Amino acid sequence: MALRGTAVWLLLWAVVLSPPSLLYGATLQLNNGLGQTPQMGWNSWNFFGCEISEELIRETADALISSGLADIGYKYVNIDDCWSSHRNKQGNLVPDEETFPSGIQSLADYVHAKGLKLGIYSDAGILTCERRPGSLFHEVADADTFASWGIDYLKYDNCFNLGIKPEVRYPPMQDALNKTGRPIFYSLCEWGRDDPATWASTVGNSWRTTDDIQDSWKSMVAIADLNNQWASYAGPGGWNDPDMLEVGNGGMTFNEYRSHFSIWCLMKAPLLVGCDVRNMTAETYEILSNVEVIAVNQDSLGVQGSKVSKQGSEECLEVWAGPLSDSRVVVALWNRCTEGNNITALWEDVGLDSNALVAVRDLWEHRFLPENYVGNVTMFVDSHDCKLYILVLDEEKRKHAKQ
Ligand SMILES: OC[C@H]1O[C@H](OC[C@H]2O[C@H](O[C@]3(CO)O[C@H](CO)[C@@H](O)[C@@H]3O)[C@H](O)[C@@H](O)[C@@H]2O)[C@H](O)[C@@H](O)[C@H]1O
Repeated sequence: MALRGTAVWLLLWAVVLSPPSLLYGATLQLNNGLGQTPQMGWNSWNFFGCEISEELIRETADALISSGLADIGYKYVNIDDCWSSHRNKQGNLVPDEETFPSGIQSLADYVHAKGLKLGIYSDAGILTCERRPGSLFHEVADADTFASWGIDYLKYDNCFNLGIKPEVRYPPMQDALNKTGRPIFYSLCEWGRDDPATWASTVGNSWRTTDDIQDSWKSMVAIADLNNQWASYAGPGGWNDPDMLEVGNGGMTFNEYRSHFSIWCLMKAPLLVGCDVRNMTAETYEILSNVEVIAVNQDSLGVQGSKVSKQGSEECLEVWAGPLSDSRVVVALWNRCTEGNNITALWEDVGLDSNALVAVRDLWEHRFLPENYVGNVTMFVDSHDCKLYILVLDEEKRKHAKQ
């Protein structure tokens, strides 16, 4: 009897002293093999919020195919918050019967038949931000449900989290997803609260570094700067996530959206379209479908580019740069000032030898500049616009490149 009492006390102490992730049995190892390049697709939240339905998801999948966006890499069709209503008697999540009457598995079948992938949303708290059931303490049941439906991607949010640290709440879902045996991209959305870049690469395939983006120049610029500080932590398998694209939602000009897309691609951010792809303007399509800019984002080297210099009296003329495969360098000349101006990229700032002779490919004009450059390149950039170039060192490579 005394022995049994001691054993009970020892067990209780072990429970009290163990980190909760160990109690959950998390392996702290990401082994899904996904995210070798940043994820590309569409997400319902930025434009539709809670106004979602199975028709919308099907029509969006159709539009991704018919527009050609799917062919150039936008494969994930991601349902955000508001798809679920409650847990059933067995404790499993139930899709909203009014908006998703056919269930999620039928949507997965639908998008898979088109060669696309289906993403879903839950929350590492007791409720989602829109007060649907959360997955905290239900990780295994919910991961099993998602896998049984054929889900390919989970965005995992941060509301109603009981004050438990993200480092404790996010690994159990990773472990549960791993155990399903289905490769499910794991997108952490803890809004950068606990500097996830420093710990999340062993947990998920991407991690939000900031609060939500808004469809405005001010928000987009602020978020780019916040995400920039974590550049060295990104790489194949795990990416900083400065939130989804606002391109096409109406709150910014063409130049501003072009800047947004250029910098997100240079920063190796997830490219999750956040507009209504069934009704895109030609301008929106032109930005989202620029395959040369997308190739920067999807480059096999997987290095996040960063801000390398600030110029002008207000320091709002910026150069961002990063290395690409085959010794190439991507350079953005980003004018954040209210007037057009010249911006100069110095070779020494972008990681090139100052004597290097360089061919310059303009990724928005789709042409090489007529001359080669040594030491620097200076270009006039309109207010709030962004030039995006690839610098090619080797003349031979240029001969083989697209003209
Ligand atoms: O419900 C789906 C969304 O859930 C997250 O966003 C939650 C809310 O985020 C914003 O609110 C605040 C303050 O601006 O930002 C923090 C998170 O970024 C949160 O603490 C604050 O409440 C938005 O203003 C609000 O509209 C969102 O509901 C998630 O980040 C989103 O991507 C959606 O998935």
